[in-house]
Amino acid sequence: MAEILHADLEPTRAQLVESWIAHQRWYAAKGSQPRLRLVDSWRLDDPEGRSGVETLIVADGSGSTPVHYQVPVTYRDAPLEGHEDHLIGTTEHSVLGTRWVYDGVHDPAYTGALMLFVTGAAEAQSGSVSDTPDPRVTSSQVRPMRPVVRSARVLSGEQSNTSIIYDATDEDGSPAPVIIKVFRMLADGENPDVVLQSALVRAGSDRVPAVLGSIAGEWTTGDARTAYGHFAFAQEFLPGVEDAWRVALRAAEDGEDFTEPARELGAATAEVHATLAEALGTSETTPEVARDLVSGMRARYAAAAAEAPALHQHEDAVMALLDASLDANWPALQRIHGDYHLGQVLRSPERGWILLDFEGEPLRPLSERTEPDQWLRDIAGMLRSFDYAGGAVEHAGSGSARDWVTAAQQAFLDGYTATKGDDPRDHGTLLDAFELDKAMYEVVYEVRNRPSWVDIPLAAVERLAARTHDGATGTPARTRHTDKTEEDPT
Ligand SMILES: Nc1ncnc2c1ncn2[C@@H]1O[C@H](COP(=O)(O)OP(=O)(O)O)[C@@H](O)[C@H]1O
Ligand SMILES: O=P(O)(O)O[C@H]1O[C@H](CO)[C@@H](O[C@H]2O[C@H](CO)[C@@H](O)[C@H](O)[C@H]2O)[C@H](O)[C@H]1O
Repeated sequence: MAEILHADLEPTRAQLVESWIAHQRWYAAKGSQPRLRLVDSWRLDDPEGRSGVETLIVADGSGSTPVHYQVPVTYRDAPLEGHEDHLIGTTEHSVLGTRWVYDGVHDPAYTGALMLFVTGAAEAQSGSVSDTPDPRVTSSQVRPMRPVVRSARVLSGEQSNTSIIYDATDEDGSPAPVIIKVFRMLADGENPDVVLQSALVRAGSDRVPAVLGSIAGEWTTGDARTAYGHFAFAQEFLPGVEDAWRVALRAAEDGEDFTEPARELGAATAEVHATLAEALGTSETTPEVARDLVSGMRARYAAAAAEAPALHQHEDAVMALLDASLDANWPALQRIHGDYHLGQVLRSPERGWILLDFEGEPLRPLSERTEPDQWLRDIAGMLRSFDYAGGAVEHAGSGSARDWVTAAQQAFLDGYTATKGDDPRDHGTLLDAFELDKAMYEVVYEVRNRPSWVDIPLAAVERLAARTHDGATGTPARTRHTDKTEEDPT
């Protein structure tokens, strides 16, 4: 239990984090000057009893609406050796003197405390009252487990959140590595990554890693309201596996046939869609819902064209495709992955393709990401990802990868069809509309995060637009179309 001394800090916690947050990969408002307010906090007990461990919730007012971030920090009375890169800063505590404040995800005091909390062996403590639990923040367990942690490290790479990998053993001493994803941007509502993967595991699916548990809770938003959402998610970690992006990219670079793995990926995708439909239900896509989905696509086009004016030249084709999609035969709605691409899938030598990160597109509001959606969106996402692998190879100047891309895409669709019994190519107009929509999202994502890659989705828009102009929606190999518009060309 922690004693909390009511004292002054100079600089304050918000000031310290404000000067650090802009350089973090997960800070969304890149390029703008952060304006942080500390709106809430809760604590954990350091298992060693030496450091302060606090999760700060800060509201960033640099944009038009405040964005909330979770920032776990540790307070130490001396520098932590070897952790110079993870020091947020130092502050003068009016009672205790100088405090060294670290990015908690890199500090064993926080990572140890987090594991105890998520597995149900500890509880959250109040951020403002000594020795008092904070009942607003709780953990829940799917697979009861008490891992013994040997060490922890942060996963490096381009990520929207921060994942901590634990080298751990189970009660019998067998290796049982764990990954805890700490959600950075907080939103009011349940996180689809937790909800969907937990539902899949409870339904007996092994297409996702086993789930240990999650942490969720309420926080005050700073404007006299409260919000409720997930803070962290713990799963089995599959060590030594590569993600499908790396596997596919290598194959594309070497011009190696990728049709068999792509077919298996299609089958795994169909299996997950079927389990999600069974576990969480389906509903009819009414004409109103279809209109809303297409309006969303129009809005995405407008937003993308505002950031990449080159898109304006395709406006007629984009609008023609979206108009045609309104008359199509829309499949039922269900929960889907939502941001499906090769980087979200792992290749396990024992289990085959394993799907990850069901959070949906990070640039989309949570209220949209928790709604049932069209499974064709996931299919379109993966088709775009094969195109990205080809685009990355072409970027590197290794010649055209178009044949590789088409072969992988068709094999993926074949694998999906064989398992699902519903061929995405039978929804050619809709599939093109969802591909175009994904490419619009990618244009915005690339402009903001990797401007030198923006030509990959721009080229895809051009191809889809040319196809629409030619009146040939659906790739040449997408031969069977039962979309209403295509059955009746008059
Ligand atoms: N359970 C796991 N086992 C092995 N690797 C994982 C696991 N979960 C995530 N990873 C690795 O971490 C990366 C990022 O995970 P992801 O869930 O996509 O995080 P983010 O939401 O931050 O993008 C994945 O691409 C994968 O390489
Ligand atoms: O994995 P995240 O949830 O952070 O997804 C975001 O970043 C992805 C890039 O890391 C981005 O994916 C785009 O680039 C991929 C290659 O790096 C490619 O395979 C995807 O098809 C393409 O969309 C994703 O869109 C974004 O939401």
